[in-house]
Amino acid sequence: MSSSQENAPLSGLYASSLSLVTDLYQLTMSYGYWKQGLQDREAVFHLYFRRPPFGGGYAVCAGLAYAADWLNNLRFAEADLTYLASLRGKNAPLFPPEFLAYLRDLRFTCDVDAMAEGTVVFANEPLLRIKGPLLQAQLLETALLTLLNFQTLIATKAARIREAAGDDQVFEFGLRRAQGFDGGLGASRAAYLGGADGTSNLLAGQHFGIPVRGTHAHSWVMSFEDEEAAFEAYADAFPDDAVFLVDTYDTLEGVRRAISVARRMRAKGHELGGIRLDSGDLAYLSREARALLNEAGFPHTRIVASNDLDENLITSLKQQGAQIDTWGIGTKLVTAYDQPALGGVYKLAALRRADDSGWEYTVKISEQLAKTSIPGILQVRRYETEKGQPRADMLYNSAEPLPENLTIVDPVDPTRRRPIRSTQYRELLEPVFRAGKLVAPLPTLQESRAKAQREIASLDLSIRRFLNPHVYPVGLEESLNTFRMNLILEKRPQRPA
Ligand SMILES: Nc1ncnc2c1ncn2[C@@H]1O[C@H](COP(=O)(O)OP(=O)(O)OP(=O)(O)O)[C@@H](O)[C@H]1O
Ligand SMILES: O=P(O)(O)OC[C@H]1O[C@H](OP(=O)(O)OP(=O)(O)O)[C@H](O)[C@@H]1O
Ligand SMILES: O=C(O)c1cccnc1
Repeated sequence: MSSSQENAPLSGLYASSLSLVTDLYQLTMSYGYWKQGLQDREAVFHLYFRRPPFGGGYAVCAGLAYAADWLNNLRFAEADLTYLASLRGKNAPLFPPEFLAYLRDLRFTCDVDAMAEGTVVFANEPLLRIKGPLLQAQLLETALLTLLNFQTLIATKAARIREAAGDDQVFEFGLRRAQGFDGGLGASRAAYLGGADGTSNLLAGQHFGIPVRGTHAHSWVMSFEDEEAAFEAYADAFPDDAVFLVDTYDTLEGVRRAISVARRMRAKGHELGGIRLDSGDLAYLSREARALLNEAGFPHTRIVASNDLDENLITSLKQQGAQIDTWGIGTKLVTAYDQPALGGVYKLAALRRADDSGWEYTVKISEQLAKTSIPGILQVRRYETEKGQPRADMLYNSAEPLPENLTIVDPVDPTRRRPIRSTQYRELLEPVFRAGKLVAPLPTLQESRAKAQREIASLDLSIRRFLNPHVYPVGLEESLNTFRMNLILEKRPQRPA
């Protein structure tokens, strides 16, 4: 598909052909559509999740820049086609040469509407809406899910860690524990978007302009005769940027040695930046370390803590009066340890009628209403107070007229309804691609990060809390709900009792 590098939001990180980052069935379905002459039938898909991750009340939308980069550079290269040509079924090649020739010439021509990165998003709301030829729109499913699921998951985890850390510094230290190079790079990006202040990951610094930060490892201390010599040597290399890891042998002894070196640094006109604690009782040790540093005249030397931390431990440590002002978070952030996948899905919601007389809406039925998809060409409207605090979100079919009096209906429990009184709202899905072309440059990562901070700050605390958060009201506009219910009744077999 077409390549327009000058517009690539991630400066062509995905510039080389990555059209095979998909599941085989996307290609077999594509061939099937092509064989039936259905490839150009217009279709609409939505990408959404059914439950916010980590038992939380919201998620932070992320991954659009990656998706846009991938879409912008999408094409089937000769090597991809050669590989596809090599695939065989039981009796014949899976894909005939005529279809591969079609793929060679295929150009991405879909419309994409999406929530901006950093938008706070709730269950059942499309993060992305794809409208375009059925074959293309289907083909995008796997890669879009891969990109948005992971980015949104990690950005949300980072937002929770940021919530727990308050105004403290948060650095992401997870590369070594990440799911491979690409997992590490993507996690650093999403963590920053969600609220981390920096990363130890240099590749993420280079690619995304994320501030890079770091201290030193235990091996540094272990490779010197003694701890004090190690600190001296580190201060010699970085007299104005040193943070000493003090727990290699005995943490409080380590703090005392750091202070001795800090005094000598000060005599030469330099200040010790901080110390890092990486084991033991971080509440107790940080309080003791703070007292030692303060008594010695180093009240501004920061205390960094690391060691399998997450938002719950940070909250607990703060409750225990920990004197930690910088948090280094690795494993639990970059692997989304307590919920390793978001579970976002990509569902067909509308097809252009064969006679071009309008839309035929589609629904995937499930035993549970929560898992039954939502038909239509959806838009998400966020109603807000005058101060910009979100009140309720309405999903509606943008292809049908809206009634004058609006009521939203809970998609999972249709007996729960709310009339809409507010007149102030934002439409969350914004045009990103039209006919396969980016409509405008996407926001920078820094802008998306700032947006996430603003959006989270505007949420009621009851939705932000970790334990049993309040469920933010998201409803289907009443006529959409009625339509969906009728469609379910029409499609579901009515078995006699
Ligand atoms: N005051 C505290 N309250 C709750 N959890 C804490 C506290 N201090 C540290 N932890 C956490 O407890 C977990 C285990 O820490 P622990 O000190 O037992 O192991 P460790 O420091 O990794 O072990 P070692 O001292 O052998 O390196 C870590 O996730 C750490 O962040
Ligand atoms: O605990 P995490 O949240 O995953 O944060 C990253 C961890 O990676 C480092 O440990 P490691 O033992 O790998 O190396 P070190 O010698 O530098 O401590 C660091 O000291 C942290 O403990
Ligand atoms: O710079 C650090 O302190 C650091 C980097 C990676 C992992 N853990 C710690």
